[in-house]
Amino acid sequence: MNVLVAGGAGYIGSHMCKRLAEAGHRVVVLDNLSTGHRAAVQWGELVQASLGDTAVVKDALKRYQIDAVMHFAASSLVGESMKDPYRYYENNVIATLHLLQAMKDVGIDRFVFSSTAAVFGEPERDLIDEAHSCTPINPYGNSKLAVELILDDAARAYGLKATALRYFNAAGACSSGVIGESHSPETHLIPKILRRAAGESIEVRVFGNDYKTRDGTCIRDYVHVCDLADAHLHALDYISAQPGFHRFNLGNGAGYTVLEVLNAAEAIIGRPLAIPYGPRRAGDPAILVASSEKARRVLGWKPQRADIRQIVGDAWAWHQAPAY
Ligand SMILES: NC(=O)c1ccc[n+]([C@@H]2O[C@H](COP(=O)([O-])OP(=O)(O)OC[C@H]3O[C@@H](n4cnc5c(N)ncnc54)[C@H](O)[C@@H]3O)[C@@H](O)[C@H]2O)c1
Ligand SMILES: O=c1ccn([C@@H]2O[C@H](COP(=O)(O)OP(=O)(O)O[C@H]3O[C@H](CO)[C@@H](O)[C@H](O)[C@H]3O)[C@@H](O)[C@H]2O)c(=O)[nH]1
Repeated sequence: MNVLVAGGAGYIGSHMCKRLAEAGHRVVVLDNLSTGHRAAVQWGELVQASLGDTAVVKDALKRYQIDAVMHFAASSLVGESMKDPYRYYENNVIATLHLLQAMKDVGIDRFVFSSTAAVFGEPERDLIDEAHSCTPINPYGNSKLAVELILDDAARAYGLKATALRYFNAAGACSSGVIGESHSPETHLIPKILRRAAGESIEVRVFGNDYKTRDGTCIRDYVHVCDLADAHLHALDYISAQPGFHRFNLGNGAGYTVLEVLNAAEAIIGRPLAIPYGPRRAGDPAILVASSEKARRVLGWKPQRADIRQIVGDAWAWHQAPAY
């Protein structure tokens, strides 16, 4: 297939491009490089434009005879979304609507969307499945849920074949070390720890050690970015055969505490990192773990890299000599 990867110069999108190319698909990246990297575009051409540049987007969809769109492009910092919600609705909802309209005008009907565990809000139970209520607690989660609602309507009205994949905590990097996670500022736990270990003067603290968990620190479901890419391939096959709008939660179904992640990093690096405790970060639920039973059963997805040591080890291979 010819697949347009919106946000393909970013962390998860670039891993998707690699996976698509390996699977024999032709990749075209649409990215405005606002948080992505030119050097991460190694599989297929880059169309440097924003989702809302409708003329350029339509031209690319037609010129490259695109069959399906995978949409990773977004603003995705929870704290920033609290301070500047308009920006989040603009970039995540309105820009996505422009992309969907361009696809409709050109006659493309397959769409795989990057959603997030943030659509659920405060978890009502430890294992979050697709039946869990969706009441986001920040504009970022609201903006992703808004797109899910649009996709549901579009599937009914226009016959869009779409899926929203709600990632839990994306982490790791492709084991070849040629692409990896590089955000500025970096807010995610694993890259922060590893950048500090690689010598950057970056302040890292364990956010809270008084949660009701096995060691007092928050539990998250870290899922390897290459396993996420695999899930997208399954989703693309699935929507090609099953019209409508489908939602899937993507995680390993098991969580690690912040201290367990830190211990894994210290074991891989081979020395203690002396990361101090700090106060809780506002808005962090104690435990967020996915039930991905539906993705396993319906899509046939089986994560291959669930062990935190592999996730952190692959990320470390990247952070020792990041190319960008
Ligand atoms: N990283 C995670 O743990 C995580 C978890 C859940 C969901 N997600 C979602 O996954 C997707 C990818 O996340 P990431 O960590 O790779 O982010 P990223 O910032 O690394 O990548 C996003 C890419 O989209 C591009 N982009 C942003 N707005 C654009 C626009 N209007 N037009 C064109 N390009 C634009 C950026 O330049 C960047 O290359 C996002 O939609 C995010 O919300 C990420
Ligand atoms: O310096 C740090 C950074 C993070 N943490 C903790 O580490 C865990 C993971 O935090 P982080 O890596 O920032 O990810 P999350 O805040 O859990 O958010 C990610 O995972 C969510 C789904 O679980 C997605 O919705 C978000 O888009 C994605 O950024 C949390 O318990 C944080 O409190 C620290 O203790 N110190």
